[in-house]
Amino acid sequence: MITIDQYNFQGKRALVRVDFNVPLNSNFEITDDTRIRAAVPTIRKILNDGGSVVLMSHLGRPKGGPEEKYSLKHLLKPLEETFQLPIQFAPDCIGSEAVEMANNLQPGQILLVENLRFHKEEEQGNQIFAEKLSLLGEVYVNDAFGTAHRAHASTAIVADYFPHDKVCGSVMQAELENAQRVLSYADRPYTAIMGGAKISDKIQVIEQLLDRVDNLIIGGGMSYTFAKAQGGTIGNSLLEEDKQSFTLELLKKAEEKGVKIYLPSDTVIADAFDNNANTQVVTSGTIPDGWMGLDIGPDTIATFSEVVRTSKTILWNGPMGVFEFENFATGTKAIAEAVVEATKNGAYSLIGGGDSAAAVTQMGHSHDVSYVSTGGGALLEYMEGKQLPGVLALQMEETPLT
Ligand SMILES: Nc1ncnc2c1ncn2[C@@H]1O[C@H](COP(=O)(O)OP(=O)(O)OP(=O)(O)O)[C@@H](O)[C@H]1O
Ligand SMILES: O=C(O)[C@H](O)COP(=O)(O)O
Repeated sequence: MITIDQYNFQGKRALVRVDFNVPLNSNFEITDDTRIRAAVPTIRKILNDGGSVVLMSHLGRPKGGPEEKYSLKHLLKPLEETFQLPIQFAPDCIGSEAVEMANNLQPGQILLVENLRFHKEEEQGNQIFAEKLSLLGEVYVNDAFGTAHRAHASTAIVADYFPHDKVCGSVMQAELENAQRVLSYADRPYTAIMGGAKISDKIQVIEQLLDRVDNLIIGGGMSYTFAKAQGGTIGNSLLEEDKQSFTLELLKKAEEKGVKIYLPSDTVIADAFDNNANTQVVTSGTIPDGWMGLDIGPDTIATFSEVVRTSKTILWNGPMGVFEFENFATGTKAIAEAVVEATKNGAYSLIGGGDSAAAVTQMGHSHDVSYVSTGGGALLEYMEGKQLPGVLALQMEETPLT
């Protein structure tokens, strides 16, 4: 695989696949620019070498045609502020106008093209569409780790048109190196913290983790299905009815493999899904009707924090509660603080997943942990041991897989 430092972009027009799938508010303002900031080193390297840059990305999940709210033009101004440069915008990612604008780029200039997913062919991995995209550049750079688990035209297929000039961007490289750190050579004890809304999204990764970790902490919405399966009452808390038997099997497997599982012992419950709802703290599995669990309780925080603080490798995916509501962010904040403390004491900590990464960033801790991944699904699939199409496409035929 050719890394960004190994390639000289002087006089070259680079077609760069970035993951600018960033959250926007109703005024089309970016609410978390982590993915944009992450892509800066790759873009700067190309410009500093004397190359020009054509940026392509998806935003959201449009239905295969243009949708105003998913237009990449909303990112134009923030990008210009980031690079302190005027940036050109092509209203379609393929076609003669985009190709002409790309051909006219001078060294040091950037062109952003419209949302790739405004063409259904992008997600279909369509060859003809990929070929049209390939006309925009002389060298292909993939820096979109967050989308590397998709075999889409711009993330995988287009690479075929650049057999000798396909380059791994610096975000992609850093993500792979950091993921390897927990996949292949983790110091022990190794603790995985899984939270967030749904077990179903994370079943495979949780199963894989049982072969790797010493401790598995389960919090957030997914923990209530465990509590129910163990015979508890969970009121109106999140439940995945059909995943109850999985949770019991998982507990059995963990025991067989000698992995310690930590589930919440108490929980903060609310009488409505609202920041200002009435609250109580109850023992897990004793939630009355009409109430729902929205955060882990104080005893759980103490236990989880202690496990985290004494770990040497930490992988965290998914918040401990509905952290978007200030009154139910306590558990997530406490765990973030424990991860920071462990990191200060020499542990290696990798935070993955859009919401957990946002939680850590909002708390101002993004520099106090070892690495905050820009990937959600992509990181989880990599952790499951799957080959990511976006990474495979960058392999050169004659070099072994890294
Ligand atoms: N007890 C709970 N009840 C309801 N929702 C919860 C609860 N705990 C956490 N959540 C919600 O889970 C969501 C995050 O889950 P999610 O699985 O998407 O995590 P993530 O870190 O974004 O990972 P990924 O990006 O891989 O999906 C948040 O919106 C949060 O409010
Ligand atoms: O946000 C993400 O996880 C990536 O940008 C991929 O987006 P997708 O799940 O819509 O393919």
